[in-house]
Amino acid sequence: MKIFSYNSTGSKSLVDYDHFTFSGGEEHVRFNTANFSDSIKIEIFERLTNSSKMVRLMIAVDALKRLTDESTPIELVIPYFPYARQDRVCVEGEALGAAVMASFINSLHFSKVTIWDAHSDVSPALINRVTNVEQITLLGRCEELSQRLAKGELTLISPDAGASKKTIKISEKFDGVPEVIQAQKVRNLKTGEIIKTEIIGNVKGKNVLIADDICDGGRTFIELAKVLKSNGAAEVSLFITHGIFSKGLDVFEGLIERIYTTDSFKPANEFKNSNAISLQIIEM
Ligand SMILES: O=P(O)(O)OC[C@H]1O[C@@H](O)[C@H](O)[C@@H]1O
Repeated sequence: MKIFSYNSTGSKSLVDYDHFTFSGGEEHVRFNTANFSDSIKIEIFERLTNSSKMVRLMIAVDALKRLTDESTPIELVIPYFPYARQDRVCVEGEALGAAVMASFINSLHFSKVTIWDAHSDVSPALINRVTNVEQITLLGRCEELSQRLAKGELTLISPDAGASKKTIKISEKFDGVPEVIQAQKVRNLKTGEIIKTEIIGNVKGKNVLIADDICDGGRTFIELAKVLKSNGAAEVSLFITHGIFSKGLDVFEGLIERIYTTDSFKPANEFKNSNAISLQIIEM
């Protein structure tokens, strides 16, 4: 978690603070009062990727509110919004994780919350005072990808219905130059297993770019890349905002040649490289 303090001249400084986890598992955070004497705004940046970080955030916000004037705005930047994929109750007996997480964030009363490339419209609708930085904006920060798309070197593949609107937006940003081909995946709602993947269009001899919000274990993209390759696609690239890659990159060997992602889920030095795949991390 990084904390920034803004002063009246508009300058921003990184605030140093003490934190540790007690041996019993409880979180501790302590700020130095002097760091906030001229603070007019506070910004918290966190990759909110596990439960301890959520508790640490709560504790930090409470400490900050006790230290600063009530009117001092506290803004939160959480590029990866956790539980966003649990945006509907698929099977009776499950929780609506996205709503649980949104009410946790709302309970901390931030003056602004920034997230990146929300999984669906559900999280932005549930979080108060939220700004969702769109995938197309993040893509614009990768010059190589932008140039390849502008030159029409890549055909865009939308991996499922959920990604369709966003993929069309990418094509429109480049004046409709990149062709868009829709893919469909069918999941077993109980197990999450992908039963079928198909593409609607011709990819023979084309260099394709699959664009999506999250790559977790990668099953979606492995199955899709198999179908693309067997339909004659030349080079397969993947552009993912939130690169979790919980099963590493080697699982894509022979199927995906290039991966582009941001550092929203983990910092660049925590990615494990694969010799067979070119990985480009768009650092924000
Ligand atoms: O197939 P893995 O990588 O596990 O999961 C990622 C996919 O699952 C969806 O929620 C994401 O939008 C993406 O399409």
